Amino acid sequence: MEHSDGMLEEFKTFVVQAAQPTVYYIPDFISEDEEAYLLEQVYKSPIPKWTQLSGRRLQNWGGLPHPKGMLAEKMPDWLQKYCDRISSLNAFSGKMANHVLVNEYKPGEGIMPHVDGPLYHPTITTISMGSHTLLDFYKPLSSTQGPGAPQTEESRYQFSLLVRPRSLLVLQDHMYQTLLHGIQLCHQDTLTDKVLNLPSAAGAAVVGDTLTRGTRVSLTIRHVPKVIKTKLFLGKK
Ligand SMILES: O=C(O)CCC(=O)C(=O)O
Ligand SMILES: [Fe+2]
Repeated sequence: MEHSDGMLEEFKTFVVQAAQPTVYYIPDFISEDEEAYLLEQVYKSPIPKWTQLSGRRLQNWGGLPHPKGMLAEKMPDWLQKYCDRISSLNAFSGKMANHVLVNEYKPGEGIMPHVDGPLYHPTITTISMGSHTLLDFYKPLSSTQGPGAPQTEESRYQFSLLVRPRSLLVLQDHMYQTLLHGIQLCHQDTLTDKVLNLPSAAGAAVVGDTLTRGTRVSLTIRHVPKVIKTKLFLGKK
């Protein structure tokens, strides 16, 4: 497997060693003031900017990724600042983040296990706001061993990461390419020994504790390699 260039040396201390390569979990990456300001900007966006999906709603910024290339749209300043900050950590092997997905999850909402796929440089960076969540990781279907082996979500489940508000999570390599990630549609999360970034994320919480979810807003900041500047080159679909 091809390994990414890697984050700046000083971030090596944030690697979650118990997980598969590579996870960085950085608590308090943004301040409470930054969190409040970002949430204000998210909720100031015009209603049509939101797309309602089952289990969450989202805003797409920077353009719509497409196999033929993303028609780039100007990133607003309040998001550009974080694209720049995260790119400067060398999260995208020297490339610049140019795409942000804002996801909003009310308590009880979530996202089905999935991989982010080939339209992105294989690094996911996520700033969380408002509430914690538990991000769960699963083996892909095809790698389940043996004939007649169970293919249930439960049997494919590997481990979880506790993601606190104001943290930055970076997923690369095997964590991006192979494992699926998802968020259960539930109101509460019970910490188990499968939550691999304790105690760095847990604060005073310990295994066995139950955390109640509030509304979480996440910024998923990525680099889309294939960009086109004008519609002229799009051709027929
Ligand atoms: O909200 C998150 O942290 C995950 C979002 C996600 O997986 C996605 O938008 O592809
Ligand atoms: Fe994803």
